[in-house]
Parts: sequence; structure tokens; C-alpha cells
Amino acid sequence: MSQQPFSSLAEFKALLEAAEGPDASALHAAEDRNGQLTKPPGALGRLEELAIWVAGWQGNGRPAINAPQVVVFAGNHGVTAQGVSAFPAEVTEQMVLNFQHGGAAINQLSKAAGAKMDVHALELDRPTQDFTQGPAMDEAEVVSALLVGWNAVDEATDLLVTGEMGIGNTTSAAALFLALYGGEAETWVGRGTGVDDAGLALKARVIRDGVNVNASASEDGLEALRCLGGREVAAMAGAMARARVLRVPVILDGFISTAAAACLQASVPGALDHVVAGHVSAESAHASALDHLGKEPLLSLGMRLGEGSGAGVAINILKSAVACHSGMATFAEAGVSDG
Ligand SMILES: O=C(O)c1ccc[n+]([C@@H]2O[C@H](COP(=O)([O-])O)[C@@H](O)[C@H]2O)c1
Ligand SMILES: Cc1cc2nc[nH]c2cc1C
Repeated sequence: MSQQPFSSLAEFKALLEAAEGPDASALHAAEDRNGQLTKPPGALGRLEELAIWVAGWQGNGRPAINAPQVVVFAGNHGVTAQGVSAFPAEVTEQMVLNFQHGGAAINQLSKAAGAKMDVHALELDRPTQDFTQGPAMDEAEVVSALLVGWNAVDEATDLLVTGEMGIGNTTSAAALFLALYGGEAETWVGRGTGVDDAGLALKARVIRDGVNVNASASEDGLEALRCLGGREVAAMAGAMARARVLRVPVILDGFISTAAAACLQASVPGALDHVVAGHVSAESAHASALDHLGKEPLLSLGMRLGEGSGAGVAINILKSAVACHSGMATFAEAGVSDG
């Protein structure tokens, strides 16, 4: 077997810390080109900033999105034993089969956006430990899940979406936000797949217990991921980190994808400079989580599905931004007076 790129959280963190930023000359070239395109200055609004941002990360003043990749990770959570989801844990595995057969929303959204889609199920027959009883994972387990994500990113990818499937994972994500950002447990929990008011109160109690039991989770983002995350959450973090190293832009999906990202950011400032928020989910605390990360969502469609679905829709926005930037004529080329 070939040598793995990291074998501990410290080595993973060091790779992320060493990752380079965007290409300054591509950024300048894209800014310059943007000023010459046949439109009034700023008339394409945020599409202009997005195209320039993609240019910097791709190291190309005329960026392109020809090979977008959607990667969906699935994991099972011991905390489902507490009754925190409206659906049974078996649904995780059943949905993996649905993804493999092309029957889920993300299959259609990937197809509509011209993206390749891959599915990785992470040890579904071995749920993480119930985090109200102790850490969800030991270091070897979280490192192994980070590696699945790291290795899932194609080197030829030019835009990445990380999605997830995991019954119980809105509880895990809420616990991560409580550990990383503090505040009241009640403000971080939401209905997930659709729990009632009693379920919501139970979720708040569960995440409060989880954060109290795992005191070290509040000290570092990667330690929080180990104690309160899940295998699919860690795999998303691993894929986002690989994309940062490869300088591939990433579109965040919903509440759980944002929790994975928040762990990276809390551990390594700048770890999310290559990340844009695809949408704000209907999970009630998602907007606040995005605020903490300083990310303005591209879309607000009332979606709360996960799977990478909101980010999948947002691929089309980035493609549109880049198509205008790289394909439009300049004033000189088109013979249009530039005022
Ligand atoms: O992405 C979101 O914001 C989102 C919000 C609510 C639910 N989900 C999905 O629903 C599942 C988790 O919900 P739950 O109630 O089991 O914690 C998981 O498979 C997620 O993909 C996803
Ligand atoms: C059916 C179903 C599909 C999902 N996709 C992502 N999370 C999900 C949760 C459920 C319950």
C-alpha cells in the first residue's frame, strides 16, 4: 500500500497550515479582465467577485469549471440511541443504495450541473460511540475518516462539493457548533429530518451533555471533530482540506457540511479561504453558523435535505460566473464604447 499523507491529527493540521493561498497574478489578471468586459462596472454583481475568486484558486486568469465533483459521504452515529432523529438509523444505508442506483435528489442535481458524483460509505456497520458517553471516535478512527475524504478528491477536479448522509448527524453538527462557538444548546439545535417539540428539547439536552462530557472538544476544532463529529463529517473535512492543498474551490452545503468546515477553521485560520457557502439551509441554526464563519450564502431555497443538494444547485451559479468572465468579449474586442 502507498504511504498515507498523514497518520495523526497533528500531521493533518500541519498539511493544512502549509497549504498555499490563491495565486496573486491570476487574481490580478482576472480583476483586470473583469474591468474590460462588455457590461457596466459591477453589473454582474456577486458573479464578478465569484469568478475572480475562482481564478485565484485555480491559478488561471480565465478560469473554467469543466470537471466539478460531488462527493457524498455516509456514516452512522451512536448518538441515535438517544432517539434524536425522526428516522431510524437503517435509513443511512438504504439511502447509500439509493445514491448508488441514481435515485436520490443529489443524483439528479449532480447530473443537472454536469458534475461527477461519488459515494463513500464509511463503516456503516460500526457507528461512532454515543458522544454523551465519551468521545465519538478515537484518534485512529477520526484520522481514518479524514483520509477517506482526503483520498476521495480527484486531482483533476476543478470545483468540489462535499455532501453527507447520516441519520442523527444534525445532533452531531449542533454539538460541534455548541463546543466551537458556545451559547445556549437550544439555539444550535433544529428539527433535522423532522423531530417534534419534545424531540427538539431532547436534542438540546443531548448536545449539552455531549459537550460537558467531552471537555477537550471546546479547545480545538479537530479535537471537537473527534469527540462530537461522525465519520462522514470527518470525511467531508478531509476532502475540504485536500481541496485547500490542491487549490480547488469548494461549495459548502448545509448544516452538517458547515459543521465539518467549522472544525477546520477553528483549528487552522484561513483553512476555508477556498470555500463559498452554497446555500442557507432551513435548519434553524445554519444561518448563525454561516455568520460565525463569515460566509454569505449564494442561495436561500428553504432546502434541508443534505446530501450536497444545496451546493449542487449552487454549482450552476459558479459555472455561470466563470462562463461570463472567461467567455464574454471585452469592449475593445466587441467595438463597444466603454464610456
Ligand atoms: O443539510 C442540512 O442542512 C440538513 C438539515 C436537516 C437534515 N439533513 C439530513 O438529514 C439527516 C440528518 O437528520 P437527523 O434528523 O437524522 O439528524 C442527514 O442525512 C442530513 O443529510 C440535512
Ligand atoms: C429519506 C431521507 C433522505 C435523506 N437524504 C439526506 N438525509 C436524508 C434523510 C432521509 C430520512
